[in-house]
Amino acid sequence: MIEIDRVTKVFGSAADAFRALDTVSVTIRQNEFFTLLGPSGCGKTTLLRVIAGFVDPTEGSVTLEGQDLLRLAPYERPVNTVFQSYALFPHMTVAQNIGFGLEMQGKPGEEVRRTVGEMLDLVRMSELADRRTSEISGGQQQRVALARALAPRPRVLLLDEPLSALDFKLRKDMQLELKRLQSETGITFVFVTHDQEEALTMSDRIAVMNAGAIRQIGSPRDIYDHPAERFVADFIGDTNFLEAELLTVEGERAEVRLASGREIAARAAEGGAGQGPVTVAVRPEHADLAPEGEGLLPGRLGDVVYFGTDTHFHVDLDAGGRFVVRRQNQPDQAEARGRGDRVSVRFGPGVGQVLRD
Ligand SMILES: Nc1ncnc2c1ncn2[C@@H]1O[C@H](COP(=O)(O)OP(=O)(O)OP(=O)(O)O)[C@@H](O)[C@H]1O
Repeated sequence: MIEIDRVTKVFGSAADAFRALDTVSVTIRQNEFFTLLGPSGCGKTTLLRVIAGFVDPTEGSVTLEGQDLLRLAPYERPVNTVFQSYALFPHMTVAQNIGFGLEMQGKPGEEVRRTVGEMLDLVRMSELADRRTSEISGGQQQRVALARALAPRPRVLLLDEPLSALDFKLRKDMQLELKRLQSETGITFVFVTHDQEEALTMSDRIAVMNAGAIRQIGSPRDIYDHPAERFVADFIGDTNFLEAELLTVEGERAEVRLASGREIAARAAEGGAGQGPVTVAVRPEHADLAPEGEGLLPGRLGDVVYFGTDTHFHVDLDAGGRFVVRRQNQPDQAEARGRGDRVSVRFGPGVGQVLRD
């Protein structure tokens, strides 16, 4: 639906030029909840602003269903933005805020009233329609901002960290709410966040960005289970990195030799190299502890940290480095192992992901 093709944005002039986006290409599908995820300063907001029309790219093209978006002024684009700072009018009521854009467009009064009513229902704010927005909570303001952006029925809704001002509990509720709104309206959502958990729980697909470039695009499960490179594996979730020797690659299947000397099947990175030293990533919850002599990586147990839902076992590997195993807790389960015990780390064939770098 949205085709972003080799978009580059350079801010400043020759002497202090800064490349905020570097040949970024991505296709966003219709009705998709698409998330741009990355650390602060990686270019997420700039890319969103290119789609909205607030930033002109230095090079590249952006089309929406084949139409050249770059030739259209921001207000001519079938796109609306929800900002982090809701930007509501405090002296107006909830209903007036939601209807404001429609009135500016010159829509007839009856149509404005009907749409505002539908939007109030959609965001579950009908009871507060006549309150001023200065007299409602942060979460409620967020709903009004969403309703106002959805009211003109844009083809695409751009959301720039819209939940970051909310407290933890409210943010969790609004994550589900946003997901519901997206599937009920069928509008394509492009969502910007630096919060990996938010991205994993809400998105159909995620583009992970770093330093002005997209490093990997995939479903949350793809990105989490099969990170292609160290940056992605490190940025999303917790990961153990193991030095290994790549022996063979056949399609997605790789054979690697671990530092302990054991040879195991791992998953190859797309476009990965042939042979030689590589890094293998293993998620802490994808590994387990085995008695000494049985697993893949022998070592000695260090810290054992209880987190309520799970326990983290820190293993100092004989081959060097530390490996964290995470195990989900069961009620009243006593932990037999303790610091200093000899153990071994084990994980199944194909669990280790060979990284591209
Ligand atoms: N108008 C501008 N002039 C110069 N540099 C800019 C401008 N806008 C953004 N930048 C720079 O471009 C880089 C990317 O900024 P952007 O706002 O896209 O990052 P971001 O990934 O959204 O980060 P955050 O999560 O902190 O908002 C940053 O280093 C920023 O300082």
